[in-house]
Amino acid sequence: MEKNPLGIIGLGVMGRNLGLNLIDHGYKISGYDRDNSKVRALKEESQGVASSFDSLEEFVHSLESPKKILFFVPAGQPVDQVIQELLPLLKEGDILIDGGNSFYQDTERRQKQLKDKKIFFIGMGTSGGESGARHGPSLMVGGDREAYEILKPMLEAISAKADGEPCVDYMGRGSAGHYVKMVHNGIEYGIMELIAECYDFAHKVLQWNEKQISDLFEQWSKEELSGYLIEITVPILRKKDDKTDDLLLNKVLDVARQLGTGAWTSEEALKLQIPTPTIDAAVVMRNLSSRVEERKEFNNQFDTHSSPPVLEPTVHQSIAQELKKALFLGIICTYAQGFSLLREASKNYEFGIELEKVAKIWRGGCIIRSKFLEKSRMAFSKNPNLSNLLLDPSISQEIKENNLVSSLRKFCSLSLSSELPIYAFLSTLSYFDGFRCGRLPANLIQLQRDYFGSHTYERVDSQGIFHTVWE
Ligand SMILES: NC(=O)C1=CN([C@@H]2O[C@H](COP(=O)(O)OP(=O)(O)OC[C@H]3O[C@@H](n4cnc5c(N)ncnc54)[C@H](OP(=O)(O)O)[C@@H]3O)[C@@H](O)[C@H]2O)C=CC1
Ligand SMILES: O=C(CO)[C@H](O)[C@H](O)COP(=O)(O)O
Repeated sequence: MEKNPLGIIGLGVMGRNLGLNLIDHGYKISGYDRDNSKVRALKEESQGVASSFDSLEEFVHSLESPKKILFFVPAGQPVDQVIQELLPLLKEGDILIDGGNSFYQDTERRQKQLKDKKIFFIGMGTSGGESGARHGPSLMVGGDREAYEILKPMLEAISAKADGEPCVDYMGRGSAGHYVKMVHNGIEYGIMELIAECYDFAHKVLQWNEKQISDLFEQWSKEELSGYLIEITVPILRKKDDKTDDLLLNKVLDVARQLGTGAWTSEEALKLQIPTPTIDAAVVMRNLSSRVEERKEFNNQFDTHSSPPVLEPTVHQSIAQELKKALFLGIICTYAQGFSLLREASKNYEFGIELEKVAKIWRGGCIIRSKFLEKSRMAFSKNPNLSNLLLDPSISQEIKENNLVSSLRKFCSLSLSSELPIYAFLSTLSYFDGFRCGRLPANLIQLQRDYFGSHTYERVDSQGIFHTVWE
C-alpha cells in the first residue's frame, strides 16, 4: 500500500480543515479521531483522498518514514494521552507536531520526555480559526530545526501568503512556537476588548444603531486600521437572529468565555516584569463579564447615575474620528506590549525568536493580521533589538503627526463622564503616559519600602545603594 506523508489526529474544527487544505495542495493524508464518525466524514468530504482509520495502529502503519503526525486535540491531558498511545508505535526520527494551543511549559516537558527516544516534538502555534485552517493559516513553529526543515515545504504550501511570502516560519528553540501563539492570543484579547469598548461608546454615548456602527467599522477596515478583527465586526453587527426579528448581537449573553491563552500571557508578563496592561485589562474584563450574579446585585444597589454629557449630532462625526484614532493607538500599544514580552521571553528562555519573522508571519492568515503588522515588520527589520515598537522613529512619528494621544485622552475623558467601563483604553493611556512622563512616583514607593523594610534605594545624583535611618 502507498504510504502517506502526513497523518492528522483530531479531526474536529482545525484538524479536518487543515487536512482538506493539505489535500488541496496535493498531499495525501491519513486521518484518525477517537470519534469514528469524524474519520468517515473526512474520507467522504475529501472524496476518498484522505485515508481514514478507526485503529491507531493502522493509521500509524499508513505513514511513510520518518512518520509525521500532526495533532489537533484539545490542549492539556488529551495531548499527553495521544502521545502515550502513539509511543509504542513510533521509531527514532519520527516527528510529532502539536498544532493546538498547548501551554508552552507542557510542550517543553513533552520535548524532554521524547528526546530520550530520539523522537522530535514540534510545538506549532496555528492561527486563523476554521477558515484559516481550510484556506491558509499562520503557523508558528518551534522545536528542533532539523525537524522543521523536513516539514517546511508542506507547511509553506498550506500556509497563508502575505505579499507572496508564506506565513510560516521557524520561531525558535523548545516551545518558542507555542509561546509566540500564546502572545498572539494575548494581543487578540486586547484588540477584541478595545473594539468592544468602541462599540459600547458608539452605542451608548453617541446612541448610534448597529447599522451606523457597522458602517463606521466598514469604513475603518479600508483605512490604516484595516485588520481581520475590525473586518469581522461588520457582519457580526449586521447579523440577524434566525429565531426572532432582532439582531443576533442583542440576543447573546454578555459573558465573554475564555480557554486560557490570554490569562497565560498576562501571567507570563507579570513573571517576566513586562508591562502588558491592555492585555491584562482584556482578561480582567472577560472575568468581570462572567460575574453575572454580582453584576446584577451591583446594578440594583448602585443605580444612581450622574448625567452624561449631551453630544449634539453635529459633533458625532468628529467624535467618531477621535474614536478611530484612539482605537488605532490602542491597537499599536497592544502589539507593542506583545512584542516586548516576546523579546524578553526570548532572552530569558533562550528561544532565539526574531521579532521581524514574527511580524512577517502575522501579516496574513492569523486572527490578529492587520495593515499595521507590515509597519512592525519594517521596524524590527531596521532594528532587530528594538525594545518597544513605540520607540521606532516612523511609528512614533505617525502617532505624533496624527495626534493619536490627544484623541485617546479625549475619548477616555468622554467615556469616563458617561460612566462607561473602558478599562482597556484607560490602561493603554496610562501605559503610554507612564512611559513618556519622565519621572514616575516610584521614588516615593522606594522610600516607603526603605522605611518599613530597610530595602534601600538608589539616588539620582550618586551611584550606589542607600538606606536612611528613619527613626
Ligand atoms: N477552533 C479554533 O479556532 C482554533 C483552535 N485551536 C486549538 O486547536 C486544538 C484543537 O481545536 P479544535 O479543532 O477547535 O477542537 P475540536 O474539539 O473541534 O476538535 C478536537 C478533536 O480531537 C478529538 N480528540 C480529543 N481527544 C482525543 C484523543 N485523545 N484522541 C483522538 N482524538 C481526540 C475530539 O474528539 P471529541 O469530539 O470526541 O472530544 C475532536 O474530534 C485546540 O488546542 C485549540 O485550542 C487553535 C487555533 C484556532
Ligand atoms: O487560538 C484561537 C484563535 O487564535 C482560538 O480560537 C482560541 O480558542 C481563542 O481563545 P479564547 O477561546 O480564549 O477566546
